[in-house]
Amino acid sequence: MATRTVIKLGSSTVAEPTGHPRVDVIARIATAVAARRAAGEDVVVVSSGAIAHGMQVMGRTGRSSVIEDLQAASAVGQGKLFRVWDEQLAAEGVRSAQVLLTFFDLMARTHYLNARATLERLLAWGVVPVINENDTTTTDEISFGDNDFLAAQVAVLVGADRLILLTDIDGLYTADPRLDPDAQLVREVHDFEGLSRLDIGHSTSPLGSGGMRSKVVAAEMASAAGIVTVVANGVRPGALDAVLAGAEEGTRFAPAEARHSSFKLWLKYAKPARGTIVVDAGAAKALKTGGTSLLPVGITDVRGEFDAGDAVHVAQGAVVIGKGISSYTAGELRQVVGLQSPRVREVLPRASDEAVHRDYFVLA
Ligand SMILES: Nc1ncnc2c1ncn2[C@@H]1O[C@H](COP(=O)(O)OP(=O)(O)O)[C@@H](O)[C@H]1O
Ligand SMILES: N[C@@H](CCC(=O)OP(=O)(O)O)C(=O)O
Repeated sequence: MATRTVIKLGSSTVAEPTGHPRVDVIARIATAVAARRAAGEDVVVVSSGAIAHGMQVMGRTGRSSVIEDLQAASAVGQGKLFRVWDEQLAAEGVRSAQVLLTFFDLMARTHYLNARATLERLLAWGVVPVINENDTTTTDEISFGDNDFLAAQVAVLVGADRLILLTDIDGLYTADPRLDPDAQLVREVHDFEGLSRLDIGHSTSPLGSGGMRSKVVAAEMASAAGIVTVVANGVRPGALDAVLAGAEEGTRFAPAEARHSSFKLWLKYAKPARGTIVVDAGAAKALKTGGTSLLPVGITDVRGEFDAGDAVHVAQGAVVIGKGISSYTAGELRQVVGLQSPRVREVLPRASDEAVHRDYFVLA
């Protein structure tokens, strides 16, 4: 029996193609959430749809790719969308709370702990958090990129044992059924590497943003944290109830045995690298087998432009061995390539000893 479930609804589940909230879908989810709460289960909802609804309110159709439009539309749509959630959950006797998170909230340790403590308190109060990304203040660099990632991060954050990603399709298919009529539904995934045989596209429903690809990556992150993920149809009545009852429905991604920290999962799967730090053989070995931090002395080249706080690939020659968060800008790092730490301090007195700290590094 699951004790804590995160249910994520994609834009195409929450909103009609016009951007209007699907009140019937939200009402059905609210009924299911109330039933789970009554059975003693904690439920967290992650709801997309703010941008889609905001665009509709503003009389704009189609999905703009202009970031200012998306952020402003989210600001218009979010409050109105949450109101629908609040009303539908209240009609089932369930209190709800709007929680808007940014990537920084989960990346900075103190914010992460605060977000976790707040969600724990809400759950202890019997309140259902309805979470979305705080789109108005995010930029490419500090965005989850997709609510599937956000939902997986939230599942890790609250220690969920189940993540349900509801979309407009029955689950993961061997190819995008919109493009390939012979595509078959995949019932169970144990081995993420085996998925490379499938045609899992970035193509989305008209309102979605990450496609099935981002759901699979989110499932892989959750799986690595020991959480079961089910991708199922959120529009078809009965599908969610079947998933909640543990019946065969949608695509189930089994949890992995070994667990990794949420931050490292996010870094590995979600954060795009903006440049590359090339290291010598000694540094590569230390990173691969010693779990050490990367110091400027082990660096031989810096490629691309990035800021401190950006993710970078770490490579030995042409082979990427891992990904980490750089403590330096690319320009600063170029000034200290190959230097011992005392020399680094002379050149850049305020810089940290580590170019990439071990806590912010994952092997490829
Ligand atoms: N192998 C696949 N199996 C299922 N769907 C796929 C696949 N490849 C691409 N897709 C597309 O992914 C879409 C769902 O992703 P998306 O629109 O981002 O959903 P949401 O808005 O629910 O997050 C489906 O409608 C489908 O067109
Ligand atoms: N925060 C955005 C979510 C965008 C997004 O990830 O959408 P989806 O791929 O449909 O889950 C919104 O509310 O519109």
